[in-house]
Amino acid sequence: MINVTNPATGALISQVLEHTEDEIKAKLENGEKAFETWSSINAHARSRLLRNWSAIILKKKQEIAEVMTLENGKLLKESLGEVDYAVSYIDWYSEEAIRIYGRTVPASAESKRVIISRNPVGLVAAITPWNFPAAMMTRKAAPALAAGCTFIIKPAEETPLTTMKLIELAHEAGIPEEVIQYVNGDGAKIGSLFTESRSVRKLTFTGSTPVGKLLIKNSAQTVKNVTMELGGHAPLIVAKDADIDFAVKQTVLSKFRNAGQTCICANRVIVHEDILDAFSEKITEAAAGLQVGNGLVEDTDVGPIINKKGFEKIKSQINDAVEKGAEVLTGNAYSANEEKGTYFVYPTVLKNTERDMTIMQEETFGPVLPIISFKELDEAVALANDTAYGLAAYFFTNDYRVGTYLHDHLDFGIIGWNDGAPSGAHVPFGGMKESGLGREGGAEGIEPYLETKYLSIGNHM
Ligand SMILES: NC(=O)c1ccc[n+]([C@@H]2O[C@H](COP(=O)([O-])OP(=O)(O)OC[C@H]3O[C@@H](n4cnc5c(N)ncnc54)[C@H](O)[C@@H]3O)[C@@H](O)[C@H]2O)c1
Ligand SMILES: O=CCCC(=O)O
Repeated sequence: MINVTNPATGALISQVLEHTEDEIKAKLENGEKAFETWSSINAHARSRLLRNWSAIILKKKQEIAEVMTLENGKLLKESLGEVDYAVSYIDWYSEEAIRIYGRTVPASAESKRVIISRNPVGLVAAITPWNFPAAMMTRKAAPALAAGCTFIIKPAEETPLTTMKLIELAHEAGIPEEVIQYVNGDGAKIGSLFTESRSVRKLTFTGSTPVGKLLIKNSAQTVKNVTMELGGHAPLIVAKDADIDFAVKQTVLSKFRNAGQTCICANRVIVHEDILDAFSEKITEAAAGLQVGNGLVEDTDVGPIINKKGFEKIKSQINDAVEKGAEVLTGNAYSANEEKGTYFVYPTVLKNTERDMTIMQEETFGPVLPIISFKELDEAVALANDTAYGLAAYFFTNDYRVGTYLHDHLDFGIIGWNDGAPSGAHVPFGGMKESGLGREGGAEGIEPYLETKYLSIGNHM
C-alpha cells in the first residue's frame, strides 16, 4: 500500500494499492494485445477520442487541480495552470494524429515502386516524476495514442492520484481500458519489469539523470526505443544592457515556480559585473516578499518541498555555499516538522558564489538562487556551459548581437531570450548532454512513437 500524503500538512490523503508482479505482467500483455486494434482504428477516430478526453478533463479542472495541490503541494493556481498545460498536449496531438504522412520515392527501376510509411512503435511504457503529475503524463500519452500506440504508465509514488484520475477520464471519454493503463508501486521494481519486457517497444521516462541512465542501460536488453527527459541546471545570464526590472520579474517566475522544483527552473544566475549590485538588490527584495505556505491558501507564492530527501539536499547545498564563502542576501531559513513530514524553504538568494560550490554543479530543485558575476561574454558562456546538463538556459539582453552570440554558443535544448517561461505543447521540449534523449511536444514530439517502414514493390507494370 502506498500512503499519499499532503506535503504542506503531512495529512494522509489516500492509500493506493501497489500492483503485484503478475498484475503488471498481465497489464503489459493486455496493452500489447490492444495495440492491434488501436493501431488499426483510423486516425480521425483516434483524434476525436483524444478531443473527448481533453473536454472531459476541462469539465473536471477544479477537482483535478485540488487533488494535484493536495498530493504535490504546488499552489492551486499553478495546479489549475497545469491542468490547462496538460490538456494543451492532448489537443495538440489530437490534431497531429491526422497529419502523420508517409512518402513515395522515385524507384531505381521502371518495374519498381517505393512507398515509405510511418507506423506506431507498439506498446509504450512511461515512468513520470511527482513535480508535474498531469503534464508529464499527457505529453507522453497524447502523442503515443495519436500515433496508434498503446500506453501504460507508472506515476511517481508521491503523486499517483492526479495520473489515476486522468486515466479514469480517458476511459470515460471512450478510450478503451487496455489502451491506456496505469500501474502503481516501487520505481525500481516496475522499471525492471518494463525494461525486460518484450511487449514494451518504447520506454519514455521523465525524472532524474541517474535513474534515466539506469533505464537506458536496462533497455539495451531488448533494444527499446527510449525517450529521456532528465535533470537540468539552467543558467540565466543577465547582460550589461538588460532591462533589469524585466529580468528580475522573469527570473522570479522561472526560479520560484513550483517552489523551484521544476527541471527548467533557473539554477544559476550569471550577471554582468556592472549591474550586479542593482540586480542583486532587486531580486532580493522580490524574493524576500514571497509568501511561503500551503498551496491551498490564496496568498501563498511558494509551497512546500516534496519530501525530506529534497529538503536535505537543498539545505546541504546552501550550507556548502555558505561554508565556501557565499553571502546570504535573503533566506537560508526553514520551517520543518519532522513528525508531520512537512518541509518549507524560504526563498534564498546567494551572492559571491563560485563554480566549485555544489549548488553550481548539482540540480537544486528548491527555491534558492545563487548569483555569480562575469565581465566578458565568453566568460558567461563558459560558466553557463560548465555543467553536465543541457536542458534549459535563459538570457536577458536587448542587443541582438549579444543575443544571437549567446544562442549560438549555449549548449542547451531550450533557450529563453528575454523569456523565463518558454514551455508549451507546440514546441520541442528536451535536453542535450546528460539532460536527455529526444524531444517532447511540437511536431518533434510524435516522432519517437513512430517507426519508419519501407516497402519496395517489384515486377510492377
Ligand atoms: N527534463 C524534463 O522534462 C523533466 C521534467 C520533470 C522532471 N525532471 C527531472 O525529474 C527529477 C525529479 O523527479 P524525481 O525526484 O521524482 O526523479 P526520480 O528519478 O527519483 O523519479 C522519477 C520516477 O522514476 C521512478 N524511479 C525511481 N527509481 C527508479 C528506478 N530505479 N527504475 C525505474 N524507475 C524509477 C520514480 O518512482 C518516479 O516515478 C529532477 O531531476 C528533474 O529535473 C525532468
Ligand atoms: O519540470 C519540468 C517540466 C516543466 C515544463 O514543462 O515547463
